Amino acid sequence: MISVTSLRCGILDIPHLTIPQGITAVTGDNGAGKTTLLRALAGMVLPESGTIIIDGVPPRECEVGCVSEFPDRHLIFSVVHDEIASPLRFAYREPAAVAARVAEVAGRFGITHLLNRECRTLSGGEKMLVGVATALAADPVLLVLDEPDSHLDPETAGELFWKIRDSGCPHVVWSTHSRRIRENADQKLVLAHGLVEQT
Ligand SMILES: Nc1ncnc2c1ncn2[C@@H]1O[C@H](COP(=O)(O)OP(=O)(O)OP(=O)(O)O)[C@@H](O)[C@H]1O
Repeated sequence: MISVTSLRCGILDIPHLTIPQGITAVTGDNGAGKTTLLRALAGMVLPESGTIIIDGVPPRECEVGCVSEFPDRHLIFSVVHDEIASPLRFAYREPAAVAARVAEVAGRFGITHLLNRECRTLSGGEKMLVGVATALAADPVLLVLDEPDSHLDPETAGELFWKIRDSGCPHVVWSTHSRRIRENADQKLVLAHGLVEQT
């Protein structure tokens, strides 16, 4: 469970929020605070006050995978294989285990044929799939996705939803403008001017 208490972070003012495990769709108008919430949950920004606890620990003490709205910003390595391997290599996993896990996540997201490509040559949608595979490679407890579907055709976005659901990641917080993804999500959060409504 994700527990948010007395959170003040930029535009966000959330007295109390609990998010059970599953896929949580976050929607709201432009500027409502979706990205700010995702960044706070991921530990990328520290709140001015309040606490966030993810399955018993703060965000910066657990494995979190992030995919930003702009895929070019989160691809660091030249070649796709190295990009997906990076969180595992940073965690000093054995090379054989890294190779096996890269093959597994690439297969899951249908990007095995891209493994030897240079990231800069990929389409926006391909970059997004590589970003999701990279974010999930190290088995995060939380995956935050900032509008990944805005780069994907509806069919690929729909498939991505079920592949992420099957990944076993306990918490997925997904900012989206897609009605279909919102309808399929386990929980829905609607943000309006930094205030949150949960359904
Ligand atoms: N670093 C920052 N400094 C000052 N204001 C910020 C900063 N980051 C975000 N904001 C402001 O906080 C508000 C919420 O921004 P945020 O990016 O979280 O909204 P959003 O719901 O993700 O919007 P969009 O759908 O347009 O991407 C906006 O008014 C934005 O201008």
